[in-house]
Amino acid sequence: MQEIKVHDKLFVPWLTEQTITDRVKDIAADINNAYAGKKPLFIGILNGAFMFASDLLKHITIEAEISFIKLASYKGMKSSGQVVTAIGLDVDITDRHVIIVEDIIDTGKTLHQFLPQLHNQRPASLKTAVLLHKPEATIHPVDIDYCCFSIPNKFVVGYGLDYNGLGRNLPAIYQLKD
Ligand SMILES: O=P(O)(O)OC[C@H]1O[C@H](OP(=O)(O)OP(=O)(O)O)[C@H](O)[C@@H]1O
Ligand SMILES: Nc1nc2[nH]cnc2c(=O)[nH]1
Repeated sequence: MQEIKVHDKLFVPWLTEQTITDRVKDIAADINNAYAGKKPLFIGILNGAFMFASDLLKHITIEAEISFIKLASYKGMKSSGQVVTAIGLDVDITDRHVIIVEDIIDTGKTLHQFLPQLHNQRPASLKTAVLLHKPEATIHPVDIDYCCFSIPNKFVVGYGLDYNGLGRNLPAIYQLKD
């Protein structure tokens, strides 16, 4: 893999497509075991989680449903501090086993704000499946139940994650070059 340019910034390869695929399959197997007979409802957080949610669900072999919501707070490489619900939830989660599917937990602000709203709707259980976690950056605590990769506190693109709208279609993950 070679370094790439997105807008004005250079990014270096960080996680290959194969590495991601292998780990996503492992997480799917863990979920299949834990949720057998429970018909979980996956909720993907758009935009960033579209690719992770799609690949994860291909390896879910138990009965399951998926829906999406759209939350956004980032502008370029910085959190705006404001988490906006651009598209809300269209399913009743009361008494459902819910698994949130998120691409990245950075400061933790997005899920820290959003999870209590879901708890209020009294799901039977509420867990999180997260592709990337930046432990050094997380200042708002979030319980992560299924985590694919812990990564350093550097901006990343690819596999659903963008830099100012570009890079989401890359099948691998790249890290901002020093
Ligand atoms: O832990 P945090 O610091 O809150 O950051 C994580 C959030 O940032 C990204 O969303 P973004 O606002 O960039 O929207 P997007 O998913 O449409 O790219 C990502 O998809 C997470 O939802
Ligand atoms: N693309 C991208 N979006 C993010 N949102 C929060 N952290 C990140 C990151 O490192 N990269």
